[in-house]
Amino acid sequence: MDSHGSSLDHAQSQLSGVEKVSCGWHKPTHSRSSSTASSRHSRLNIKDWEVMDDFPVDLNLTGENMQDANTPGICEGYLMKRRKWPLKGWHKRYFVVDKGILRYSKNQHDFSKGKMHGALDVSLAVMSVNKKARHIDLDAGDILYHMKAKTPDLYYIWVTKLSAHRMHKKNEAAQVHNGFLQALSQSSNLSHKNSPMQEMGTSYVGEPLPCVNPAVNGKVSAWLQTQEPDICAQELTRCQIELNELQRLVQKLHSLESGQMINNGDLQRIISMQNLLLDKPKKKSGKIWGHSHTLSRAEALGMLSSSHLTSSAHLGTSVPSIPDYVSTQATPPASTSSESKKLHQDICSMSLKVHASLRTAHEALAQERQRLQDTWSSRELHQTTSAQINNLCSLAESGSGRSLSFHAPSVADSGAEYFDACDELMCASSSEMSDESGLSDGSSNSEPDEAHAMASRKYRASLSKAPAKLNSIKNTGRRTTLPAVCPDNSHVGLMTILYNNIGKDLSRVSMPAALNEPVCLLQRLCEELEYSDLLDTANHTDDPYQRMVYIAAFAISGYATAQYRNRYKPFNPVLGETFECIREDRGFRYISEQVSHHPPISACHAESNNFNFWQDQRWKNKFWGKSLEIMPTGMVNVTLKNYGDHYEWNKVVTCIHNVLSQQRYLEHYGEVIIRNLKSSVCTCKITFVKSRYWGSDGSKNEVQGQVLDETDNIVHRFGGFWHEGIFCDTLPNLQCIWKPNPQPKNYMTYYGFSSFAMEMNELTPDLKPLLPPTDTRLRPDQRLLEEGKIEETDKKKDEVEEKQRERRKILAKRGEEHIPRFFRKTLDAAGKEVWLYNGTYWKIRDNAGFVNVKNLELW
Ligand SMILES: CC(C)CCC[C@@H](C)[C@H]1CC[C@H]2[C@@H]3CC=C4C[C@@H](O)CC[C@]4(C)[C@H]3CC[C@]12C
Repeated sequence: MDSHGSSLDHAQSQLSGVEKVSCGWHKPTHSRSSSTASSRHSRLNIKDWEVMDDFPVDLNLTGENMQDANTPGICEGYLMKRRKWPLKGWHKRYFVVDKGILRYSKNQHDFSKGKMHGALDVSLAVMSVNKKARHIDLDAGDILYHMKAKTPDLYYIWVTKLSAHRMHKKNEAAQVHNGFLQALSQSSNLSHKNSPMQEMGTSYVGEPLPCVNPAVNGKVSAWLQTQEPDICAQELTRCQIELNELQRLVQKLHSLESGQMINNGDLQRIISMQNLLLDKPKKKSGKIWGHSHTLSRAEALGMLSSSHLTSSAHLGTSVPSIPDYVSTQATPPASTSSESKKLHQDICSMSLKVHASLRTAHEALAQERQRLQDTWSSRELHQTTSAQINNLCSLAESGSGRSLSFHAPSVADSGAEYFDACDELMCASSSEMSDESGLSDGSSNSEPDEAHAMASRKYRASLSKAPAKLNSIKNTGRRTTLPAVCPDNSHVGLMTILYNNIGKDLSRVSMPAALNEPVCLLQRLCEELEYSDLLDTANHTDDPYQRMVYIAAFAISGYATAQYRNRYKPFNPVLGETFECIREDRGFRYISEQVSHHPPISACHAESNNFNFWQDQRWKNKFWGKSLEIMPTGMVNVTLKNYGDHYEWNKVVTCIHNVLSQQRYLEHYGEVIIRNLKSSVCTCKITFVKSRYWGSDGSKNEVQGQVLDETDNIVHRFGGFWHEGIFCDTLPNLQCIWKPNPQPKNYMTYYGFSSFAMEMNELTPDLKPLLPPTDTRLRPDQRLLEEGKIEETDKKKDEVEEKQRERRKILAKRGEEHIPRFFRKTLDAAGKEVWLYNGTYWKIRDNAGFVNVKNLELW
């Protein structure tokens, strides 16, 4: 992962801190990497940033003395918070950190009413601070907060408090882990001294693992390190947010003094929720409200959305069919202030119990999951079942009333952002840096945009009915699978690599081949042409607006493959490496070349009777501690032969969430603007919608777009999902514009490749003599990986990389610069540096052939 290596250096700096014993904060061994910091804090000095070290975990704390061990107090007050992407600037928000959870509201009043804008578990976040600018950043993977204190004193207080909460919560988590490991060790008589965690020199739990069966121990420790802190704790955070909602509703209930109208359905829901939430009946002495059922119900009432509660009629009369005891218990008495006070107290104490039981449930689930993890031996089972489990989870969540407080993320989310944005505007002047980050900060208080939600449901339903294109099933005469299945790299874990390379510049650390897939970035860019038929269609569509719809669908289709491709990374091409792809069946030929090494730039060009396609891509990376954002800077270009159109568009941000763990997933977000440089008749705007919560919603990967005329009127509207397809409901006949091809059989055992990707690196005997020796297909390490020879790949990869370094040294000695062979650097109309195909590749190939010309020797 050369290109991302420097970013990962940042993670290393936190990790190195695990070994240190400290209770304050100090400069990490390595400061924030320049690639990260320079782009992220463009106007702030990188050197002023510090990554807060992870705190040592003291395992001598037992359950009891844990309580005594200075549970940090609540800290609350106003801080400036950077506004959510895409808005710029800062606004004042009221923050409270309590028991390791940082929550915020618009103001203190909202907070006291339980009206939360967001919450984050500080123990799971990477915390970076800038004393000079009084900035505090918390990155929890999915959620990212940028905060700023008004005064140095406030800054000091917050940093200290947040740190204390982080440490305390981590201690708590470590205790659970430790207890679990101890339980495991007790159940095993086998002794094993060198557990993987010990070998790493540091262990998450701070002391050597107990003696356990080595296989189990290895799996457990790897899992505890890489997975549990992410997902389970995210779940816990969600529970916490739900409890906020509960609290808010409880308060509302409380304020409803004497009368409420609750209908039959509500009561049933209350009862079933009571069953779901409280496994054991709670003992409670009591008068009218002291009955255990009543208390449970009171708690469950809090889970109802406010729309279920009105203050008009009396319950008793509206629910004649409900069993008497329920009815009587639920009928609010004429309230006296002491009674309502009592009710309030009961509700509060019950809320605490709900919290405790959810917490216990979570711990039990975590352990259960561990057992499952151990028994999962088949990779395929693992992969396919994860998706199913996600679905089940979302069903279970909605069944248990979660949906009451969590709206399915959709464009409604942007509504949340505007909600957040329209008050207390403090942007412009106070804006110190632009918020380029597309990361959501997890607010959940927006009302769903029902119209939008309906539209996306409609798109999805229409898409599911649309048949897949036939050409995907057509026999191309090419291979349909790879020679060997992909290696299991779940054990590799970037964490381990980071541990083993503390102190080194990670961009120079060669990553194990098991992390690679047998295609390189030049081939990965070619994969963007999988749905080139959309360009063919565009070239035969007279209406310019409709034409634009097809171009837009093509721009979106290039992202589809990402759905299954987050476990492996493509090879980084060496400087001068090339890749050609001739597809008679699709009517195009493609050539690409690695034209620069620092920064890495891949240029490509494809031509057909219908279109030309070219782009040069380079990326900026931002590493946020848990997630890595890839920001492509080059433009994509397409010209259509029949109409002389020249379309140009930008690419969106791709974010690898949870990059260090097996819970990694990709998300694309941002806006794409497609312009036709030859005509201003229409433009197109596509929004890749950010998802708010991982795995629990149906609107993940959502895309929406509009084709606009010269005066910005919407001519066409389309939407869908970048992994499922695009539907346009403004074309003469409602139409599915594009749908991804079905994945080949057993694709998960073949790197998640599509059929098109499987074909990418195929080397047939008749093709071999026609290729230049620089073609990726001839790259030996990649070939070895494709054949499943992982150890040999590692060795060969080192050799290829070493050879590249030597070539560079020789050039530097001679004072020469590498000159790309098939692309030339030039400036576009906007004065930006671009790489254009120089026409020589196909000339040589079609005439003299590469055997008759001088070629670079790359490996
Ligand atoms: C540690 C490893 C195994 C994590 C996996 C990293 C993978 C998911 C990363 C590494 C390089 C990344 C690619 C780099 C560049 C681009 C071009 C951009 O226009 C679209 C996204 C795309 C195609 C990225 C997709 C995600 C990617 C393939």
